[in-house]
Amino acid sequence: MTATRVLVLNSGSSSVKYQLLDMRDRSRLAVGLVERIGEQTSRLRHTCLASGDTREHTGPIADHDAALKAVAGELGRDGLGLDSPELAAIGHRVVHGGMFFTEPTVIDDEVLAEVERLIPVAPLHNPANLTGIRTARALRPDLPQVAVFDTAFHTTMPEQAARYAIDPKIADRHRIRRYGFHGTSHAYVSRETARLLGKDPAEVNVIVLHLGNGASASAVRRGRCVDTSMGLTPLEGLVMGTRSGDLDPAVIFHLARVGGMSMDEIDTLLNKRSGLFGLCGDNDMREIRRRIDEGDEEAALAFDIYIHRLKKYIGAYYAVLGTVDAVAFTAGVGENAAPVREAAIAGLEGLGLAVDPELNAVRADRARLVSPEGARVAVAVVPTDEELEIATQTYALVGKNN
Ligand SMILES: Nc1ncnc2c1ncn2[C@@H]1O[C@H](COP(=O)(O)OP(=O)(O)O)[C@@H](O)[C@H]1O
Ligand SMILES: CC(=O)OP(=O)(O)O
Ligand SMILES: [Mg+2]
Repeated sequence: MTATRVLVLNSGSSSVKYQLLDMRDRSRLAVGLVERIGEQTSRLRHTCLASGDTREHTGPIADHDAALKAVAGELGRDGLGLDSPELAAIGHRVVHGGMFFTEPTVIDDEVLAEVERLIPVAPLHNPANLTGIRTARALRPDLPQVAVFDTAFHTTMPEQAARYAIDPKIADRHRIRRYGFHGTSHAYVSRETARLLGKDPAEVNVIVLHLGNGASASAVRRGRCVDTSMGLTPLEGLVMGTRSGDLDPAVIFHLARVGGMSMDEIDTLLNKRSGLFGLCGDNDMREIRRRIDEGDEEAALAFDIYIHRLKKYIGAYYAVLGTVDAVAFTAGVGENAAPVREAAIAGLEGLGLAVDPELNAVRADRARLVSPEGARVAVAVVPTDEELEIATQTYALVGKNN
């Protein structure tokens, strides 16, 4: 029997998203999500596509190791367990790959050591990715495990975009540069946007706005990333669910010297207690919109700050690219929040950008245009599929090695 299935694990700081795919037709056999790992109210939601069954469990799941074992158990109940001979590989999202991993990579001890070494620059993400890999390896030591890095797509950025304006000797010694993240999504969405326009990715320039809990923008010229908003870590750039994004670095000195905060306290403040959550106490855009509809001024200001930053990046990447064929909105907020798309594009008619209110209000799971017919620059909603992209890259690599 040929092994044609790939299990994809996308381990986040407090969640694991997973999919089991059959790569013959890229169909999904099972999908699921474990949320709120480490809390008393963890939740596992598992769907088997063949039977259409969805099972949900709530109750404490202590860590990513326990989460993955629970996922393996659910897959087993559907006859899709990790012991299946049809499983060809496990593909893992790894957030920080530093400078060296420019391509999907079969995981060995050396790769693991490098991912571990990068923990200080991805403290919310790489530890979870590592646990996922170690647990999966323990469950199926014979199977190829492949790492697909968030940073890989951004390694094409030119030096003027990737370097900070600091002494290069100091930067190089500490490997400080702009790496960028969400690359798997930016790669997939920029390609899908070209497809939506009926063009080859090598013919179009696209600004991709990946707006989830973490959020980043990228400028993609003819299929290659030339700039992105996240930097050394996933803290730079856009206003996010709980992260501040850009600020004057002197804010940190000020908080330390005048505010008396420790570096760890400042780190937690900027990564976990800032962004939309820090501004108004909510990080879910649905809740923020509900509050705005009820006249809540704090939520309205948080929304305005979020949009102002987003608009600045659209303008900046327009300038970086020179000509733009499309602006693509993706991820949880980008795909679902019509008011965010409308507000971010409002007033940009001079750049050839506009949103048609009726098209923008349509709810659908497919890639679609929301700009008026005949617009100079397309505005699109393009659902991301990091799991499918990871599976495709994993299977291509394992197939090549066989
Ligand atoms: N219908 C919706 N309207 C507005 N925002 C939504 C909607 N559905 C999801 N979101 C937003 O999407 C976010 C999660 O996006 P997602 O891409 O899944 O993030 P992550 O992968 O970082 O967990 C939620 O925090 C929520 O704000
Ligand atoms: C890199 C990053 O921010 O990822 P996420 O959006 O999954 O938190
Ligand atoms: Mg995400």
